[in-house]
Amino acid sequence: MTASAQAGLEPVLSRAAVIPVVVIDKAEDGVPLARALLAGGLPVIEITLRTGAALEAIRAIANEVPEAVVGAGTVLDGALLKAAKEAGARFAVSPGATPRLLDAAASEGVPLLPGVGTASEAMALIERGYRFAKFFPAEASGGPALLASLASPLPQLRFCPTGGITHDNAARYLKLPNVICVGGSWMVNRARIAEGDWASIAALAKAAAALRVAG
Ligand SMILES: O=C[C@H](O)COP(=O)(O)O
Ligand SMILES: CC(=O)C(=O)O
Repeated sequence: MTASAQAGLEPVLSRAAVIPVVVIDKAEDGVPLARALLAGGLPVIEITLRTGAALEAIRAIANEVPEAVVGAGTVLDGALLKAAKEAGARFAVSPGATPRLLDAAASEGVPLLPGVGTASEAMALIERGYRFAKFFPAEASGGPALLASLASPLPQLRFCPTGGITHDNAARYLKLPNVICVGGSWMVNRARIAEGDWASIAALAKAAAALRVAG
């Protein structure tokens, strides 16, 4: 049982309809980006550990934008989980769920949202006491139809579908009983971040934040 691996995660996933999934090239963009997302109504932000700037951006957001809830994505192993926690990440996300990562998450003390794409993978998480999973890559793995099919046999697990979600298809996921939020990069386009186009990012965030209400 690894309930501690997800302690405190439910309020984070419930905060907003959408978690922006960010690839960041310059650490100094982290704080203005977080402020733009917050202004648009998206307080929960996943900074993927795919770039050299990511950990520093997480540290800066954690220190300078305390109203935001910053987490680390692309956490592939225990070392990255530890580094994310030390940088101030309040949650961690992974595209998959290896036994070694899950073992590390049981003791690291930062809640983990691991990825699954099939019923067997979901069952493996349930065996370890998990209640929340990322459904990744959502569109390529079967989309809302697959998730809807899992809701009846596996009601214990709720999902944050990510991968191929857009402003136009997000509502089809958000209306499912086993979806707690969705993740996506459509409001945090890499080029817009590089340009510092915070106004556009805030406007896209605002539209995304309204998705749950709009259904
Ligand atoms: O790698 C994918 C991220 O999790 C977000 O996916 P996306 O860019 O399709 O929204
Ligand atoms: C894709 C994904 O789940 C991640 O980068 O964390």
